[in-house]
Amino acid sequence: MPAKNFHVRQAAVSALRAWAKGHDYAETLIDRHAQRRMLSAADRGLLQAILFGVLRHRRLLDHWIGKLRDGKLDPETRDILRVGLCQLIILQIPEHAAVNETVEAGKASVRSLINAVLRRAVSSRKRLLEEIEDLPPAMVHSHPDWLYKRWRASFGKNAAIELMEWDNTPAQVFFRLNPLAEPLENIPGSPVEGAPGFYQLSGPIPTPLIASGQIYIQDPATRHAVDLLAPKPGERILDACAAPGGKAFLIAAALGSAENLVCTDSNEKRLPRLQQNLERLHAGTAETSVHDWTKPAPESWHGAFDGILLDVPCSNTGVIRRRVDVRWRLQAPDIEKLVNTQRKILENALPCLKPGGRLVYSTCSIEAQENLEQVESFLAAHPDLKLIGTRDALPFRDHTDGSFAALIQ
Ligand SMILES: C[S@@+](CC[C@H](N)C(=O)[O-])C[C@H]1O[C@@H](n2cnc3c(N)ncnc32)[C@H](O)[C@@H]1O
Repeated sequence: MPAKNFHVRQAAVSALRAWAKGHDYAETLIDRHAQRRMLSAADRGLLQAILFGVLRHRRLLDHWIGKLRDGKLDPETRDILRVGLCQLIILQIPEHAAVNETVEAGKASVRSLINAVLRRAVSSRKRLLEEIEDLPPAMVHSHPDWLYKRWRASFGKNAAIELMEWDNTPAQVFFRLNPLAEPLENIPGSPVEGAPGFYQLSGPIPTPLIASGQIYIQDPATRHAVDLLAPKPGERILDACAAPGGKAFLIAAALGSAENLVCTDSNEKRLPRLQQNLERLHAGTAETSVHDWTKPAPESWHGAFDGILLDVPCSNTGVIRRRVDVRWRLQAPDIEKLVNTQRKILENALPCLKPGGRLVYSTCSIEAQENLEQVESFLAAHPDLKLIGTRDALPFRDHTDGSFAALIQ
């Protein structure tokens, strides 16, 4: 008889095979494969733990596979072994479940090989863990060498290692009470110090409270950009890279509604979800428009806004613990390309400010090139602009997601 939970392992292997094609985010694949196999909530949780675990520790898992088996492996067998080793060594799932159910996820022709490697892993587990001390930090914490070297140069060795450890720690869930909804009697979490309105969730995700818009899931680091912009009722605000609308909602809450908010995004498909999010959160509807800000703004927007938020596309290096794909998808030259795109967005948005208006530039990156250096270079080209202030969050210092925001007037 097949082991009870082998379909979760099969789902993990199929999701990993699909991930390797490079088109989908890990979260999307979890949803799709959990639905396809009609997994229960508990099994979906296990699928997520395995998939995130494999993606977070991929480099170390491959090192262990190399220690436990000589010779080439086809990509599917390698993924099955990654799934097995992740359960045995990283997630510490009991051996009988981890081995038997993973073996059954493989085709008949590779089951004996998988069984042999996983049994060897069980007997060598202690030694494999002890040997970690002698491995280079980027391998121990499964990050690409270029990223580790970049962070070591920017923040020093200890901080770079702490950063990689942080990226491998499953993220806590935070939420914000919706100031536009009825106050809640029983708040399902504990307040976050220094971030009014934000709570750390205790217990399971309160789906009904999310569906009714009384709370919404958001990391405290996201508040910095909108705090700096400080939108006031009656002002007309542009959120230029707005989808899916997390910050658009914070702006609408500060304005009292989304009535005077214009939300644009270059990705047409993402705007309907933004509108749904605003409505669910009792903010009404914003004016939305598809616009690529690497191109000049329409004349009708020139001089039209009291405040502009540019929450630009970035490398996402501040949110790698949530976006497990990023470290493997991002390549060193991408940062330079992003910096160029961000600069074009800044230049094209600037004429849309009213005289004396405020512009906030923000990222969820921790790379100086995309943050302060970008802003300084922009200001150098526009001596009439003034940097009023910046806020940044670094995971190893602030214990939140990494982010950066600058207020320019
Ligand atoms: C960091 S996300 C924005 C997150 C959003 N502000 C929030 O809080 O939910 C960046 C957004 O910029 C959009 N984007 C990327 N390039 C763009 C461009 N050239 N012009 C306008 N939007 C762009 C992406 O589609 C994405 O939705």
